[in-house]
Amino acid sequence: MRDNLDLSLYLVTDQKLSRGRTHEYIVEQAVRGGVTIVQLREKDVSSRVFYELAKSLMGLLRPLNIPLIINDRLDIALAVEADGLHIGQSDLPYAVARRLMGKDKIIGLSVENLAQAREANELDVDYIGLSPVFSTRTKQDINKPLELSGVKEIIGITKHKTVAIGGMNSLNIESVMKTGVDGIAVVSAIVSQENPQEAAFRLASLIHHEK
Ligand SMILES: Cc1ncc(COP(=O)(O)OP(=O)(O)O)c(N)n1
Ligand SMILES: Cc1nc(C(=O)O)sc1CCOP(=O)(O)O
Ligand SMILES: [Mg+2]
Repeated sequence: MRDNLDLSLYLVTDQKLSRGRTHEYIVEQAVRGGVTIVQLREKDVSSRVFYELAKSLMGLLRPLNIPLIINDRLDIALAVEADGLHIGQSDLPYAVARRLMGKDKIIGLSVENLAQAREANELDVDYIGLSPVFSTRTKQDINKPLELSGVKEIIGITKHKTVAIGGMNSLNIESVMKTGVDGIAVVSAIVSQENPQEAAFRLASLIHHEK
């Protein structure tokens, strides 16, 4: 658990959208632009490649004091002593993840509706990911978007920090921040932009304007 967790601008990686650039390049540029936390999410790579990427990003981010969260793969999170793990409703149960990660690590849980948000109130997760807020082409088989109304409902009952994910960009980020979320998680709005540093800077400025 972390008291000082800054979810303001949360970068989620996707090699397929990186236009041939390395993770290290995208992540370093994005952090320079104002990203406050990074999640390594790669669905189509081998365990060895995932591990090497995680190790390399740890080397980059630890000196900068930016937390690295590993998506889905508890084994990789443990292997590289990452700062945390993000799990969804179909991943490892939260209790198992917490037991193995330990009490000091960050654990985030995806929440797709009000009922799941109520259930999450019984858990000592560090944050919930509200997913998806809007439709997105980045991830297949997403649930029905929450839209702003669904986000507001969850904000009204949750005891946790919140990060909004799915279809977020510079045009809608202000309206999402106004719901009271603690931060915005993006893939394409940074990873696939020509200048990831500039893109992150623009998003971070909009977020801080609403905080
Ligand atoms: C910050 C954040 N929120 C939600 C998700 C989605 O997690 P999950 O539902 O487990 O889906 P996958 O990302 O594993 O496809 C996330 N990754 N990050
Ligand atoms: C990783 C992820 N999870 C989602 C969910 O709804 O659970 S949506 C998503 C991808 C978000 O990408 P973009 O910022 O490009 O829309
Ligand atoms: Mg998952």
